[in-house]
Amino acid sequence: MATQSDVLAAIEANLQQAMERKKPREQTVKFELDGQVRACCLSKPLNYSDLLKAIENLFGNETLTSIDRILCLFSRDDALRLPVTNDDDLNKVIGIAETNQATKLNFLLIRKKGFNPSQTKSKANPYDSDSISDDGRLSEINDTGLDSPPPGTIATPKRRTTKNTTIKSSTPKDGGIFIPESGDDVYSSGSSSVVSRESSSSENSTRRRLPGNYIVKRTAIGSTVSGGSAISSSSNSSHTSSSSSESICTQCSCSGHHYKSPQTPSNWKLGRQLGQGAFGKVFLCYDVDTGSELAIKQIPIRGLSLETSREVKILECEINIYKQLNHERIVRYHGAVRTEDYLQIFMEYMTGGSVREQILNYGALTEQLTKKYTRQILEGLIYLHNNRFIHRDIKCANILRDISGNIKLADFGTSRRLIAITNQNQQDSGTIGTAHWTAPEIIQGSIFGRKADIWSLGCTIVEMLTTGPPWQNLQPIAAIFHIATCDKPQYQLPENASNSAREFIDACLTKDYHQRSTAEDLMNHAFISDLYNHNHHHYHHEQNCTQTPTNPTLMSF
Ligand SMILES: Nc1ncnc2c1ncn2[C@@H]1O[C@H](COP(=O)(O)OP(=O)(O)OP(=O)(O)O)[C@@H](O)[C@H]1O
Repeated sequence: MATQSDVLAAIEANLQQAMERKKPREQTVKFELDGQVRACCLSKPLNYSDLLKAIENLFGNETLTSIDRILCLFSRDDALRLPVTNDDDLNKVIGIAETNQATKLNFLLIRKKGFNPSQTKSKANPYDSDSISDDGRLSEINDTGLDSPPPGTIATPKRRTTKNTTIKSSTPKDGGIFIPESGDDVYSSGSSSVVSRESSSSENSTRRRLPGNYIVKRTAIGSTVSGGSAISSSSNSSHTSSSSSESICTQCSCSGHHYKSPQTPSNWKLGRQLGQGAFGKVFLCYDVDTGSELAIKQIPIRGLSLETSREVKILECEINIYKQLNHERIVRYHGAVRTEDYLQIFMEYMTGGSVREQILNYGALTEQLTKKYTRQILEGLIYLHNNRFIHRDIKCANILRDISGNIKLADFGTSRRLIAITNQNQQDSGTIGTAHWTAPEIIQGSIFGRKADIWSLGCTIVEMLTTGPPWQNLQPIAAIFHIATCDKPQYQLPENASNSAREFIDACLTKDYHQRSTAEDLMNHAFISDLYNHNHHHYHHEQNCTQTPTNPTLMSF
């Protein structure tokens, strides 16, 4: 007679078999190349050479010779993308997809620099845009006039190049840093729910409530900016222009007399280079009219595709809106201007450079300084979050210092659109440098909100105390895999790190975003409130005057 454990073992074996039978034998893969999206099903187990063969089958035999990179897109808003170069990379992205129960793998194919898509005749496929919905099912084609789609095509409404997109119809790609007014912490990145309640009542206009009670009316940005404006070209050494930014801004109804925001310089000289990031170079900029010094980020934009040019115009317009964000912990934008060669973003000049550079020059920060910076980052985040914005790129490279050692949040709101803009004509994708700071829910791709900034803050504190974020020894793709699959991120704090620092970091790096603290919660945490209560005088004093360091360290330069 069978014992109870035999019966249990038999049930378990049957279950196992049933599970195996239920597992799909095929993997849906979707590729995007030059705005064309095609998909197919490949047999499992998938390997890298299958992927390459599929690309040739879908786009034509010579396609591979013109491809520079294959990037796997992890989040639905495409903000997170990692290169796949071999079987190992592919296994990792498959692992992440399985963990997140994703039904398909999405790849973006980047052409080699200087490649002109009109040179190749890609395999004809009249169903490039719409045929399989996001859940993998076939869907109707509305605008091709064709009766039924062939297999191997996929719906990507958000990548359509031909339609003018208004802010309302845009996905978070157009406004992912904007939080719905409901105050919900999260929203689906795949829906159009990113617009505020106000905007959802109108097809063509979006009203944003901005700090200082200024209401900005945005009229259908997609069409507004495509209306164009006088684009001035500047030499690299000086520039005099009535410039496009103000005219675009006027068209957006976001400039003029309704609010106070800094003027975009119209008569300025380029100074020395301050640094270089993934998207372009940053220079000092002397405003001839006001005598003030600003920083200017120049992003190369020559030779972009139509869709990417549209992204540039929208970013230019957005920055002219962000000018209104005004807080002592936010690096102020002074506007943006397009020339034939560059998108130029004017910003407040921060004399101290980034905290990343500080760490590279002087090593890990002390816990006391980390506390001060953390508190100041939180002040900036509370301001942004209360105004329904998400920064989405918090890391030491985006924290800039002023002359007295206080910090401000920089690169607010630009990173994801810059990734889209620089995909084509830039060697390195910015997101690769952001992977280690990315929250697990962003990797899962269905949800993101204010709490994603809190996760990145936790990684940034680890970076300040140890010189690198969690999983710092791993390549970006492996780091993404571990963030998505492990319960706790891996890092080693200095032995003398306080318990309150450890608890604070744990509160930020809580995997379940429902359980993760908000910026306001963290402001009351002992790690921070300790600084406020015991060093209150010191904290404010520091902001206003220069102190002689009590423990000077001799540095060799
Ligand atoms: N407003 C500013 N004032 C002074 N220096 C700046 C300013 N903005 C940027 N920099 C300098 O330029 C460097 C490059 O900045 P940039 O924002 O292009 O890249 P990043 O933030 O370092 O990296 P990534 O491109 O990956 O975000 C910074 O490290 C800093 O030294």
